[in-house]
Amino acid sequence: RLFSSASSSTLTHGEASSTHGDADGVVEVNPPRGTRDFTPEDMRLRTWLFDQFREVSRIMAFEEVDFPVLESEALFIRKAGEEITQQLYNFEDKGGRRVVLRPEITPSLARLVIKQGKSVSLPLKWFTIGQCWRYERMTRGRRREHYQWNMDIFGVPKVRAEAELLHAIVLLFQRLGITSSDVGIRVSSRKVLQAVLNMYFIPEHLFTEVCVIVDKLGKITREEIEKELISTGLSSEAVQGIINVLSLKSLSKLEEVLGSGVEAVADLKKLFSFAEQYGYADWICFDASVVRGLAYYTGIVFEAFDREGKLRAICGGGRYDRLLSTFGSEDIPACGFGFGDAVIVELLKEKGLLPDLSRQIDDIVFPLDEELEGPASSIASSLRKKGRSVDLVEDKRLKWVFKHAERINASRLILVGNSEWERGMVRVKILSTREEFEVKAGELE
Ligand SMILES: Nc1ccc(Br)nc1
Repeated sequence: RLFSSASSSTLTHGEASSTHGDADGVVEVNPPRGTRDFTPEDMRLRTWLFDQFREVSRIMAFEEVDFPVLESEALFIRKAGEEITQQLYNFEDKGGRRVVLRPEITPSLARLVIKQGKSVSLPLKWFTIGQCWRYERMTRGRRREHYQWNMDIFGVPKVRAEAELLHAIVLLFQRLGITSSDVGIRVSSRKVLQAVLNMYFIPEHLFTEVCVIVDKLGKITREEIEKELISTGLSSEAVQGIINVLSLKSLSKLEEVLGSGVEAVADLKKLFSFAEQYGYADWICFDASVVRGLAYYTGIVFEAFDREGKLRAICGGGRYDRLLSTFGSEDIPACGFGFGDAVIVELLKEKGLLPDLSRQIDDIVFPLDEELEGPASSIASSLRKKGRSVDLVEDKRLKWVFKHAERINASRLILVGNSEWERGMVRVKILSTREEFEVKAGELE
């Protein structure tokens, strides 16, 4: 054990031991600031949640991919002032390379699609579950890492792709027991904002910056938003126009303001009619204030929220048709979403939907005498070869073993005792029925 000897060593105070303990003898046992350990109980919940992510991905016919958590910093340098790029967990490695612990997954996906080039046939439907990082001043005490399930479709230019992604999200919520009265998904399109900027003849290069600012709607005051928009050079008339359109919650009103035949309205109408066909229309609603905070979105954007309004966005995503060209490659139409592992667990707790995930072991094998440890091992070995989970217990009193069997929900207790073993037998106790009988050791199933 790393630090027990340090605390029990005979060091004079202040003299660090040969192990990793410090002057007080014990190494810092907490993980780095903003990060988490996962105890076995934590891990059972995380594994259960990730299994739901994987099962939905399988049902949606997505293929799993993975990437290094460490990426080149260049993949994430963007000029639009997004929070995510201002909190890069970046550093220089021993080779002098600028690297980051990735803050998101999408740029890695884009990198791999570019790398695969012509060897992949479109459309691509890929998913991954990966840890993402940010370096935030701990003043806000927020976490610096989380796990994110990402689903992305490359090569489908039409809103059918977004409809597929929304279906995946709805399927996930349904698997967790969450209903459309618990959660909604706000849907809009960045083309709404594009159309408004065009109405005020605002130059194209301001589009991304304006998106990042208006994404703060609901997070900072309207006055602050107006101030930031003015500071980009927008007229106060344009600022009012933007804020008025973004407060719209009805597609028909949007059509009145933007005029019919606007691409944004056509896309959204199509998406909502798809939603009817999929049967998840009651989960989604149009809300022009949704722009999402990532610079590279170009079309439909969406985010899931708890209808009680207590939590941050549960997941979010959108279309990003021009990300690949920012990496110097030919563009491929793409859309995707990220679904974090934190808010969803808060929601499940709120709704009393956390599953009961206690341990379950098939067999406990316990030698009643020390000289029977050998036979007990061979019994454990043959049961494990048959795929049974076996906890081989030794150096314990029988009373402890029964308690332990309850704690780990063992199905059977297999006792190896002298009198039985002499006759080639072992004693089996079925813990649910208290039934007890002898079995030939070689015939144990
Ligand atoms: N992008 C990002 C990374 C890590 C956490 Br925690 N939240 C957001």
